[in-house]
Amino acid sequence: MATSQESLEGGSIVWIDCKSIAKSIEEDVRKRVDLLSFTPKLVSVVGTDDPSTASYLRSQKKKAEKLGIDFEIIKTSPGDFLSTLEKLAEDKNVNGVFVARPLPEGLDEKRVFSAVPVEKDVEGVNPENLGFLLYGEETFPPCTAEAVVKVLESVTEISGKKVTIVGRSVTVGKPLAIMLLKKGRDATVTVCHSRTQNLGEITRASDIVVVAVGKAHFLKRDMVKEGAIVIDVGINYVDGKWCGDVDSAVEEIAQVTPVPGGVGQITTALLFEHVVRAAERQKA
Ligand SMILES: Nc1nc2c(c(=O)[nH]1)N[C@@H](CN(C=O)c1ccc(C(=O)N[C@@H](CCC(=O)O)C(=O)O)cc1)CN2
Repeated sequence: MATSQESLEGGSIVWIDCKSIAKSIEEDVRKRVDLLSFTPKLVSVVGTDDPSTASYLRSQKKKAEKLGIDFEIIKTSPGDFLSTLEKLAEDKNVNGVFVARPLPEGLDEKRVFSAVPVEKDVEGVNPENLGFLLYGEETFPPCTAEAVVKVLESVTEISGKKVTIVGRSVTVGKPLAIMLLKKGRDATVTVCHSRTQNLGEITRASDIVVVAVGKAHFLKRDMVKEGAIVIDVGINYVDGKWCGDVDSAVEEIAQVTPVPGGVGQITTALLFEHVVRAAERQKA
């Protein structure tokens, strides 16, 4: 599923059409919400004034209204963070809990994300949900990693492909590697990071490159082979606008996911698919 337009040099830029993927997920969510006898509820807990977090929460609010899902933001102090999560865990009217990053100073991610009950962990960051991935159990996979898998499944046969993931975060790089290794997907995966030697050599030898480093325009044209598929997971706020981790020149030789309008909107659509899935499982 790709769209294309003329590049400056007369070649054709092939962007991967993420909008249709996000749209179809949202249509499915809307239908499933309407089948429930109650309105599902997502609560997002935030502990900082980080601007990109605020932007993401605004996107969540808009999407929740569009999908008919109740949405609440709870701003809490570091001292009350865990007790807030404990209350939400017990609240039968809350189906999904999202914990915004970055966490306030001094809070341990493992401790905080473990306080989100597995059955309400709609972002898939509870260590138990992450551990299930090792067994091929993807009840609540991390949304961004799942979004990348959906994009790849829409544009190519993953089996046997050489995939390089640049970035080894707990919520994207590492779980995505496990998900692509799963039987039935069968990719050959390399995970690179800030200490990797000869990164360009590795990425140039790859059929698929996934970039999730949080550095604007990080992946350059000379780091990608002609005809590769490049998934840009980055979402960086630079000079008042969003841009990705992939330099625009890469579009001249590879199929690329755009930013904005790429993986990010599929990620959010999947967050809400997890909310309605959590609600369906909790009502049963
Ligand atoms: N627990 C989490 N906390 C935060 C996340 C996250 O994914 N999980 N994201 C960061 C900020 N961020 C990415 O680093 C981010 C900022 C803004 C958006 C956003 O507006 N997304 C739009 C779509 C954008 C696009 O089309 O690409 C949307 O969702 O509609 C997403 C992520 C903050 N904390």
